[in-house]
Amino acid sequence: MILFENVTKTYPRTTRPALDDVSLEISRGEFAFVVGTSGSGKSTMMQLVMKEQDVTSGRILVAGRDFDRLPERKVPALRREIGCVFQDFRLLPNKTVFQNVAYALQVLGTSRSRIRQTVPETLELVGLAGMEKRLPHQLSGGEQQRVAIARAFVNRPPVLLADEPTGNLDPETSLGIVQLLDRINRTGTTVVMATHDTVTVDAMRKRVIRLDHGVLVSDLEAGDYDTGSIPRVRLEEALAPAVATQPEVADGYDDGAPAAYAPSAGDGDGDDTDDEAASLPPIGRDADQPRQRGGMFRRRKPVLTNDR
Ligand SMILES: Nc1ncnc2c1ncn2[C@@H]1O[C@H](COP(=O)(O)OP(=O)(O)OP(=O)(O)O)[C@@H](O)[C@H]1O
Repeated sequence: MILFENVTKTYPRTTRPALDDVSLEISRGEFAFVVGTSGSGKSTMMQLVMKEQDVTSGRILVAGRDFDRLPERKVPALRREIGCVFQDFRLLPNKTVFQNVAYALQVLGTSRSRIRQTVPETLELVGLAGMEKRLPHQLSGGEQQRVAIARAFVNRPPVLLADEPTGNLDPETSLGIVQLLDRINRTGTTVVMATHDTVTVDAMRKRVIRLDHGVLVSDLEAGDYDTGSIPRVRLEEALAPAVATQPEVADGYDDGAPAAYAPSAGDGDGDDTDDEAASLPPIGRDADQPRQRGGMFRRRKPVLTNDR
């Protein structure tokens, strides 16, 4: 669904790359957090997926589209397949909740009858039934973010990107927002969320992709925010040895057993993940179940998570 191959992004008039040789794969139906300190490249990654920025080198495929071969005129169609949610909600202040969500369909040319049906359904899904006529300033921050999520999801995009969606919310509200994104993920939409939010990441036990100064330093199946106990394995180190010679490394869990990393076998055709669909686990799988495919790291033993 989302594939980065050796992606480097260096902004004009900067010397250091915002993303530095990043390779990863996020399969259809996955939920992945992207974490890292401020300036580590999270937003840059999101903007590259949206094609709001272009790579300096490397290759990106999203929803079956190879960005190297995507003409400018086809970028709007790509963006229709990617819903976006931001920290600052970005609602239209003079439009009601219903109008804000409906607007996303109107610009796509959706019929009025379809809008009348779909918008209430989506507002119900995000927990805002009965609030259709309110203006954004009459809502709490968490409610405003729910409107933004409804707007991003109302046309049922296959991918939903959320860039710091809980950055302006208190911890309890944040958890509700991430649980809503989880619910959306369970409908089959791939969700990628960039965040600093330790508490929600730890609570969700989802895939955690960590960036540090633009470098992908770890990619955990069902991790928590603080990955200090997990060995950092650079991609080239993980990809270099054959499976038979892979090293065993302590995994930081107190179970006496080592973890070993090996590269995903890949399907060898270098295209997007379509051929993988058949092998994907069912949507809504337990987060503690290891992924069978996807990602450039693959754990060879189930990930054990701490009891909380
Ligand atoms: N438009 C731009 N022009 C130049 N440099 C940029 C631009 N956007 C981001 N950068 C730089 O790229 C690096 C990565 O920034 P990015 O916004 O992707 O990080 P981030 O992890 O999302 O940070 P934050 O959590 O603070 O939003 C930073 O050093 C930043 O200064």
